[in-house]
Amino acid sequence: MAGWVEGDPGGDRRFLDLPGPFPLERGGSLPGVRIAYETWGELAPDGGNAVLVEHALTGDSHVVGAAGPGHPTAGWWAGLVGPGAALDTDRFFVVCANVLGGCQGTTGPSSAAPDGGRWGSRFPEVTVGDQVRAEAALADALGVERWAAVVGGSMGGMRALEWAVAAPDRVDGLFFLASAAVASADQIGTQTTQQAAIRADPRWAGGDYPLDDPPADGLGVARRIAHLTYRSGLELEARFGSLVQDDGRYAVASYLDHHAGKLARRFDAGSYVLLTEAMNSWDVGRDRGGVEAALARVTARAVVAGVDSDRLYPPAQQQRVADALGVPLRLISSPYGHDGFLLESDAVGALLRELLD
Ligand SMILES: N[C@@H](CCO)C(=O)O
Repeated sequence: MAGWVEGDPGGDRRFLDLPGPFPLERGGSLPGVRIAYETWGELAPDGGNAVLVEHALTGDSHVVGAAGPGHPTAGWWAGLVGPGAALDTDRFFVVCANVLGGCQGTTGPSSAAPDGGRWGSRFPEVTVGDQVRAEAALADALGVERWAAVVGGSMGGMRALEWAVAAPDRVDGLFFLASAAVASADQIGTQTTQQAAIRADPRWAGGDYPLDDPPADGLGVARRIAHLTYRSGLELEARFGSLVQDDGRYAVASYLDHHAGKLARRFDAGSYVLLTEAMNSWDVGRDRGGVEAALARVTARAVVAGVDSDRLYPPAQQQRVADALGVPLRLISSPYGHDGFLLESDAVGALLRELLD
């Protein structure tokens, strides 16, 4: 299986270099952090029209636009950002940054360490709180004092919620989609199993593999496991049933093989382990007196939404957040399971417009 390569450093991305040390919640620090980000639209003179979009686990700063240099995939929320779109770039200044620990331009395990070698296993553990503090430095650099909205689904929803709790004076609107306030046993179980698959690949080499010979097989198994949690059993049954293809593979296995290969070509295994660990340790209530006490700090207008067929982030998890924030849970009806947050763009767009209009 071909190995992962980071996109060309060019493309539409820009970079912010934060001088170190950048202290980390779990101890230690990074000697400096590079943040890759993209923007669309113009910041208003009063700075009141900025919207931060938070990507999910294997996403990146490329919310909209074609694949190309610096972007291994086309925009993951195409149709939701642009002139006249829900995130109307004639009105809003839209920002999206690759997450701390990621592999599309922001500092992560595949980046060069100060000694010139790759960080690899030496990269320290990061939390969702650390990731949001890096984004706060980006907001400062962009001149954004307050976000009109912070918007995110899945892992992106965690960062959106952390923003609204950690910096309520900087977040006027919160869009929390298909996510949770604290990791569940089910999520930690599937994510640690995915990590085990990567670590079981002999190429993992304790996290210090050469980038041109990565543990692509282990990452592929991790993606197969993950992808099953991203889709609904009913959808898979309707699409594939027990069909065996001409090549002898079950159609569903062939579909998972395809997604495994695609991810292994576009994503770094070290980032995958690090980011799933940040999701495992996610608890908005840690050191804040619990989830409900933490959510009581939120002052933003909020839209809280979920997907009715999501078996990974079931609606009860969003209901807990909605109840704590005193807003109704908005359920998107979709056969696609968790991936409904990426695929149901009409329904997501309508809810975004509700928040922003
Ligand atoms: N398909 C999404 C699901 C995770 O929320 C991703 O790969 O990031």
